[in-house]
Amino acid sequence: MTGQGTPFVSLDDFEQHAMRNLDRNALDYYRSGAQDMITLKENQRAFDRVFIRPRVLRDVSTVALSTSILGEQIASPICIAPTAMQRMAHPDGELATARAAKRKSTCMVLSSWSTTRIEDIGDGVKWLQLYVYKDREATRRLIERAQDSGYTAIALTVDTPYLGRRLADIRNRFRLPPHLTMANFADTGKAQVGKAEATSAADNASGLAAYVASQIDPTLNWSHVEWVKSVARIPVLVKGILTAEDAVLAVNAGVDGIIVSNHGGRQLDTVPATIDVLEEVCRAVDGRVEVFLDGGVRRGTDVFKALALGARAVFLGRPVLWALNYNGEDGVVEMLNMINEELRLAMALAGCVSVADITRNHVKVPGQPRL
Ligand SMILES: Cc1cc2nc3c(=O)[nH]c(=O)nc-3n(C[C@H](O)[C@H](O)[C@H](O)COP(=O)(O)O)c2cc1C
Ligand SMILES: CC(C)CC(=O)C(=O)O
Repeated sequence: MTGQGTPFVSLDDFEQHAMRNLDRNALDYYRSGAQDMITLKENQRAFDRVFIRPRVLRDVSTVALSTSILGEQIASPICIAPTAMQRMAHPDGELATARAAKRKSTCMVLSSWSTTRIEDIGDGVKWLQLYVYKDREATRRLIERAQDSGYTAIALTVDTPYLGRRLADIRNRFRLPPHLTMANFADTGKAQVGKAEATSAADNASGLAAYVASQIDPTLNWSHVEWVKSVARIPVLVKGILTAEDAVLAVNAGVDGIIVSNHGGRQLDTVPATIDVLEEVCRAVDGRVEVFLDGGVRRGTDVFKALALGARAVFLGRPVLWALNYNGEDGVVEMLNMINEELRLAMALAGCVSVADITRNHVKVPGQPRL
């Protein structure tokens, strides 16, 4: 746990290490948000505007982080979000992430656009993130492969009918390095990023945007949610909900869970921070399905705030990539240990001995004059 002899003391240290270590094509792809990156910055800043209301004198000698998601037990409410192409960060890529998730008894969501095949991920609590391809049969096969390989839920991403404009990727003409492929499509001609030509006004010079425009179905609508539900024998969540209106439609469509997400600020810039819309979504859902959050979670206190505002668990995106780049599987374990211990301390100092103890009254949000 040293960076040039200095101990890592926060998740930011993993990022600083990656900034020095990763090549520009990968680093810019991983860290960028869309356009002016206002949402990207806001995701973290918004956590700083939420304050914790601690309770004292509660005997916090033992604090338990364990919880369940969609009925499955996990050791902590800190899970791993889907991020594409992890082998650019470390040769072991998604395999290392999955092994780390298993060691920590938490959930990993595998991206459809992983550089490791669905079938090659070992056991553990694992969900598959799904993009709906124009090729409906290719999409159906992904769902079936996940079910056959022990994945216990499908997280359908609903905020990416087109790729957001990520300026650095356009400047760099982002390409997946030639020794890597979108492993789940190795036999379909859909495995290389950077070869497709731009095909519509939404395209740009990033190889990824061209890939999305050529493969992903931009007609994506609520009937696709119903279609995915009709194919899947495992729970289906929607990832990318930011409003009460869409949360109600999602519940009415029969989803099993909602992930409040703005895709880490990478899709539509200037949408609000996820922590700022979480409560609105939870109120609309009113306990009918579990609600999760990702975006800007970097501290145990951030996790605490998200749980207080209604999230069942949170997901980490970029911190996993930085930790993977730092030291593969062990790096991801080290990063997860760090944020889990931060959460444990935050809970103790706020007077909570279990995640069920964390309530709405433990936080004060901007514009909330009194309780
Ligand atoms: C490099 C990168 C790749 C991503 N790839 C996917 C993906 O394939 N599918 C998806 O639904 N979300 C993807 N996301 C979004 C994440 O799942 C998640 O919403 C976001 O990273 C959370 O924000 P954070 O990075 O601030 O933790 C990606 C994010 C990053 C940074
Ligand atoms: C291949 C990409 C569309 C994956 C993604 O979701 C992202 O880069 O944000």
